[in-house]
Order: sequence, then C-alpha cells, then structure tokens
Amino acid sequence: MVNWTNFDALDSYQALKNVDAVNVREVMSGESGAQRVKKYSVPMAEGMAYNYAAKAVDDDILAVLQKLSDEAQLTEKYEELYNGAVINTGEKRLVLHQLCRGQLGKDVVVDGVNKREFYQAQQDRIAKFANDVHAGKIVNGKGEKFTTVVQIGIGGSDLGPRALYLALENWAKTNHTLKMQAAFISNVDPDDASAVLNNIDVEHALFIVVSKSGTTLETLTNAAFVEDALKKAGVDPSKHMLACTSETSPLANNDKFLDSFYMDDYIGGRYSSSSAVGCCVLSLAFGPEVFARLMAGAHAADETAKEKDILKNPSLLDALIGVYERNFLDYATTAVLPYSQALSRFPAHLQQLDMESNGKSVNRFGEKVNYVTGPIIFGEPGTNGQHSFYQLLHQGKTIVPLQFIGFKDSQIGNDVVIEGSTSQKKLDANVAAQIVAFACGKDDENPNKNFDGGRPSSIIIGQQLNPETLGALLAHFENKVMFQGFVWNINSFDQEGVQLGKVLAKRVLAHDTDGALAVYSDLLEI
Ligand SMILES: O=P(O)(O)OC[C@H]1O[C@H](O)[C@H](O)[C@@H](O)[C@@H]1O
Repeated sequence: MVNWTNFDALDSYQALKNVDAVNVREVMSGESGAQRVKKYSVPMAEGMAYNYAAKAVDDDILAVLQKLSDEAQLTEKYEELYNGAVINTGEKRLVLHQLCRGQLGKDVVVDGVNKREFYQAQQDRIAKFANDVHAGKIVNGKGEKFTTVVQIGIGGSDLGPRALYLALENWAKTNHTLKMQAAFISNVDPDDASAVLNNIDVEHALFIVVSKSGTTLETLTNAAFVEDALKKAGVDPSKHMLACTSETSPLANNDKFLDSFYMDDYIGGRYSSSSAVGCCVLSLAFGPEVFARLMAGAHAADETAKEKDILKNPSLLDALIGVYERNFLDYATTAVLPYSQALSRFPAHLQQLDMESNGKSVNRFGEKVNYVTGPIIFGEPGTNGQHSFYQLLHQGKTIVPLQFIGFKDSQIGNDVVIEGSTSQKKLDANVAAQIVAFACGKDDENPNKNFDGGRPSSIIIGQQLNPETLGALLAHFENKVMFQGFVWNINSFDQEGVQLGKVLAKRVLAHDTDGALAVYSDLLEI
C-alpha cells in the first residue's frame, strides 16, 4: 500500500528548501555548459531525448529529487493507478487511459469486464468501421464515398484529437495515408459550426458527436446545429452522424446515429485521445494502422514511466524539476514552445491537460493544501513566438520556465537552401540559439539591450514528428502531470472548477438571475 501524504509533510520537502540554488547563467556558460548539454540528457521512448542542461539543477538537487520520488512513492502510485486503484478520489473512479494503449500491469476487471479488452474491442470496431468507409462499403445516401470527417466536441473531446490530427496531417499526406480530411467544431459560437459547414462538402461528410458525458451544452447544441444543416441540405442525418460517448450517457444506444463507439468513466476527457474519442477521428482520417502506431509510441513512453531511477525516467524527471521550479523557485508559469508548425495546437492541449488536472487547492481528501500546485501553461510554435511574446521571456520581470520541442527532420521533406542553409536548419538553429540566449544572456552597457539570462529551459529532441514520436510526446506530458499531482497529493483526475460557470450560464438562459448576473445579462440583452 502507498501513503498519500501532503508534500510539505515529507522530509524531502524540507531538504529541497535547503538546497543550494544553481545559477543557470553561470553553469551554462563556456565549457561547463557544453558538458551539461552532454550529461543532462535522458533518452525518451521512440528515440527522442529530454535534455535538461539549461534547468536550474545539479547533481545535488537531482539527488534530493530522487529522494522525493522515493519518499512520495511516485512510481508505486503509478503502479497502483494502472493496476486499477481508485485514484480519482473526487469521483471515486479508476484512471485507465494508459490501458487504452497497452497492458502495463495486472488485468483490470470491473463488473466482470476486462478493461483492456473493452478498450481494444472498441478500437477494433472503429478500425473495421474506418476500413469500410475507406473501401466504400459504408457510403452516403447516394452510394458515394465519404471524403471528410468532422468531430463535434469540446474540451477533452476536441483539443487532444485536434492537436494530434494537425500534428500528423502533413506527415500523412506525404506518406500517402491521408484517407479523409478532418475538421473540428467545438465552440457554441454559431460562427464556428457555420464556418466549418461552409468549408466542407456536407453530402460527403461524416460527423462524429463526441461527448463522454453526453450532456455538454456546446456539443449537443452543435450536434443539433449540424443535424439541422444536413436536413436543410436534403441529407438524412442518421446516415452521416456517429456518436462517441460513454455507455451510460444519454447519447448511447441511439438509433439516430449510423454507429456508436464507446469509452467509459475511467478515462478523463483530457486523457481521452487514446480512447475511442481520438481513435474514431484519427482512424477515419489516417487509417487504423496510423492510430495503432500512435498508441505504440504512447505505450512505450508509459513503460519508461515505470522506471524508479529519475535519470532514466524522463516524464518523472520533468515532473520533479517542474515541482522544484514551482514550489521552491516560485515560478508560476511554463511556456510550451514547439519548433514545429505541426504542433500548433499542442500547447492548447497541454494547457487543458495540465491546468485542468493540477489547478487544485485541496488535496485528494478535500483538505486545503499550503503550497502552490499546477503552473499556468501557455505556448505557441517557434519561431512565431519569437516575434511575439519572447520579449517578456527574455527581458521581463517574470521568469518563465520554457519547454522547447524540436525535430531534426521536417515532415514534408520539401526544403530549399537559402543563404547557405535550409529552412529546417534555420528552425533548429533558432531553437538552439534561444536556449543559450535565455540561459546565458548578454551583458551590454545599454540597460535596454542587456540580457540577464538565467532563464531555465529544457528541450525534447526527436528525429521527426511521426505517429510514434507524437504518441510518446502525448504520454510523456500525461505522465508528467500525473506524477506532479502525486507529489502535490491532489486529485489530478476531476475538474469541479469548471462546473460553476456552466450552472450560472443555464440560469441566465432560464432567466433565473439576480445581482451582478442580472445586470450582465441585461447588458448582453440575453
Ligand atoms: O466529453 P464531454 O463530456 O462533452 O466533456 C467535455 C469537456 O467539458 C467539461 O466541462 C470538462 O471541463 C472537460 O474536462 C471535458 O473534456
């Protein structure tokens, strides 16, 4: 059995308070910096590496972080999780998203159902459905092939799948495995659905209504919006609409859908890309084999997350360094900066993953904690970000730890040498330069041009963004967030904080308002 103890009650918490801080500028300058870049690197799944040379850690701090990991029983807690313990205490649920991509420990059986088999069976059903659509065995009312798939969902039923689709769209085109174009409708803003519908050929589109709960206002509204548009276009919605939901939801077993695919309550929305939620749209877009490759990459990362030695476990190490920065260096934010245009929506996915999971003030037993928890996450692809918010990152008063992601090869492979280098080389040169500029700064007599440096970063480096490396990236961050939640002794798997706004919005629509809500409603003429 593991002990669920508050972070500040651990010996290693006190030890971390007393460690000697590392001056990033000093250690990253000159020969010492070059040695750190070689030394402070951990292999990740699928040939990637997590390099943390420019973080404010040294061997002494790493040793205390190892003690913290052992004392807080972080890998033991992970083991409890994948073996089926009730980790989500708020909702009294198991947490099984890793089981969608492979068996990590014991069989998890609930009410006589082997959960790994259940998730695999849904993937198999989706694979058959997708293959039949691609082969023209499942067709529209006129007997014609579907060419487009549209996901209707929000939050975890949108961000992860959308980020993954965009991450692989150009890779799939290049590798001749883009079977269907995908589009996404999430916002209840009518312009979102209208713009997507205006852009696609509705007669040849399949729409997946994705909602774990089957009760989300935005998604149900958009599903009805699309149904209405299909009817107006003279198309039978039941031949074009699918459902992806949990078996107990109001959307389940509904014959107004062409077919339905299921996840369950043990998969949190922001962790659901590996379940039917991501499987459906990605298998239709890229083919089931590509989804299987994505899952294989994620499973490989899940396996490395079992390692007790933090120097061999990149997600655990990343988590612990993040905790050190958050609780002892007082850094409140983290920027995710992928030097890959394909990862344009990955920061948005990580924003939900991290902030919805670890934006908590009470521990897993509902008691207030006396330390800070999850950081604020934001980010944009480089080099675009360099010409936007990097000014503050370089010279602002707030130090923001940076998570870079970079690849040696492009996805499309089309490149040109201009002034002696390809665009890919320019991209990679920029990320290398940024890490050193942030860490080492530059002295200048003119204070306006002076860079203090000392701004910590890490980088995940891979050969190319493909299904395997993308899967490993996805799981790396999920596992990082999980380990951090374990350190803080919070429940990373519920999200009560999003409820209040929803309840009040329903009251506005029912005209049951008072106080400030009434005045705002009047101002907006609702
Ligand atoms: O999939 P659904 O049940 O429609 O939920 C969609 C999203 O809405 C909720 O409000 C939560 O904030 C998210 O965690 C969830 O992913």
